[in-house]
Amino acid sequence: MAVILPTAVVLAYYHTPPSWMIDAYHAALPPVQPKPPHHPILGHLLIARDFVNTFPPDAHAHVYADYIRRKYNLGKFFYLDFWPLNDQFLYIADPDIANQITIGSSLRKSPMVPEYMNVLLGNQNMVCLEGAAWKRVRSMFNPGFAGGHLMTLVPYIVDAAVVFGDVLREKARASEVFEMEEIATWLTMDVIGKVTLDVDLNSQRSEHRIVTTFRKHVAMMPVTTPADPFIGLIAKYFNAPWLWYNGRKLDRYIGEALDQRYAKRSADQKSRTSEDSKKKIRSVIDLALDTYEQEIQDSSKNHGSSTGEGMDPAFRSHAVDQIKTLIFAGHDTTSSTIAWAFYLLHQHPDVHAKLVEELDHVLGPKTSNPADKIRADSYLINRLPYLTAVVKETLRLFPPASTVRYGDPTVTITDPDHEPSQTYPTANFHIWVVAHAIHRNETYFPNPTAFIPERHLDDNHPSSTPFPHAKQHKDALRPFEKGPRNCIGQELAMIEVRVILALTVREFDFEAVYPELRDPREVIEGHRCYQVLKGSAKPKGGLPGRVTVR
Ligand code: HEM
Repeated sequence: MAVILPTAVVLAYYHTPPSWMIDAYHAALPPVQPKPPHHPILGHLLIARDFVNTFPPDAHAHVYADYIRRKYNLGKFFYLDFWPLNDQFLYIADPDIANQITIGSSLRKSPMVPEYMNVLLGNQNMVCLEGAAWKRVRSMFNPGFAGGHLMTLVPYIVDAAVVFGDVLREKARASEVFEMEEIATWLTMDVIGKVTLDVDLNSQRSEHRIVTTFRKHVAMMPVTTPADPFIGLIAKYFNAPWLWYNGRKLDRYIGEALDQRYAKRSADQKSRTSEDSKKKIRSVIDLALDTYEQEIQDSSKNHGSSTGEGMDPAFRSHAVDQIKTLIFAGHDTTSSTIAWAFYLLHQHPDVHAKLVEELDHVLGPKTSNPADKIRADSYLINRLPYLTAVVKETLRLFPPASTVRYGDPTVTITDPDHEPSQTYPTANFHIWVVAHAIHRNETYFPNPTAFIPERHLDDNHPSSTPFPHAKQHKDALRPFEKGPRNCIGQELAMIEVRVILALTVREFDFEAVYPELRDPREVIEGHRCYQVLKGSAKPKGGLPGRVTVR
């Protein structure tokens, strides 16, 4: 590749390619519009060069979409062609068009998604399954993420948040620079371990083998961006044997935790009265196991076979992949959101002050044990609209994830605002519904790069939106995506982030501390903590900084 690319560049600049070559190229690539200026041979590779000059090499590729859209005045969606280094893409920057892909048709995931996720989470992970196999697993896990059930788990989140407060207090006392993202990761690991498996990982205070092995696995995953395609390729082949070995270890540890949970459940079921079972807080895996056991009972009734003892090995390996998926999806994204919220609150003391005022009003003074109040009444967390707006605005500016689908010859997109109506193809394109770009679409979010939580408040809130004339769209904010493949854990994430912030932001102030700036590209939209791809979109350098007690 290192030879092919420069040769192609030289040929393209200094020679007119033979017409048969141009014809063959155009036959392979449909002449789609809208798109930025396209070179007859190099397609959009010259634009990739522009990314390299503009952004740091480790920037998450979703930052390119908004940049291209603005630079070439492209509107709601556009095509990009990275042949021969990568495939062709359709980028979406508008909620109406996005809905056609994820709600109207709910196209299958792009092959790029399983290529990455299957190595990380196993071949049966919920994110990548399709059709009936996905439906079965989603309905098995849905009860664990239902709103009413999640409210019963709030005391677990409060426990983890209290330990997080202790950790922050120690960091403040030591006045040391630490990575906010890292300590938020241990926190969200503790929450997800308890919520999904009913296991005390206690990773904020000590090492746990599941957590250490998991983090190692994420760190070894190869990462490729258009600005830096080769590093990822090298890592892919070099790390493969270590990933395989680490993956087997991880499966063993999670499998053992699952077996313990299954054995404990069976013992409890024998000794428990129905009154006990009503009182017990149940983890997500407990509810999934209920569905599994019901399926086994139904099938044994139908086929007259015995239910047997222990878990069916096929189900067990399937369940291990789902637990890995929930641990991964459930901690990585949430920890970044907590870290960015602290960062943004420090940058905006006026917002911080309003938030403190709301918390004082609803939870009482910070010295009045708000943790116990939330434990006693989980629904208090729903009475904090300004806090909810702060979290939404954090997710708007720094969305940790988005979806990439694959086009289909039977599916086209249309722009509802365009007269006469015109259709655009999706076949053979990876379709990236870029939450980051949709969240910067000024039609719905005027002054899009500014942190303004008020834009998410409804009209009867005292500090209602400063943009009353902006177009409203219920799906313009989509950090969790929309449609049947939306995030199963979105309510958990929103509850978790709000509980943690409610219990800490009144006591602590976090200021980012980055080393001296050497490369001007390393500031995106004014932020040193720009997003890099590490499993999901994470703050650069783990968001280093110092915490002080307010
Ligand atoms: C701030 C936190 C979170 C964000 C921004 C987020 C975002 C997303 C997004 C954008 C998707 C769609 C991915 C795709 O189509 O490829 C997704 C899917 C998913 N998320 Fe989340 N997520 C968060 C927290 C969680 C939590 C707490 C859990 C579980 C404990 C979770 C579990 C999942 C699962 C299992 C899927 C796949 C669902 C399916 O395909 O049916 N997420 N998430």
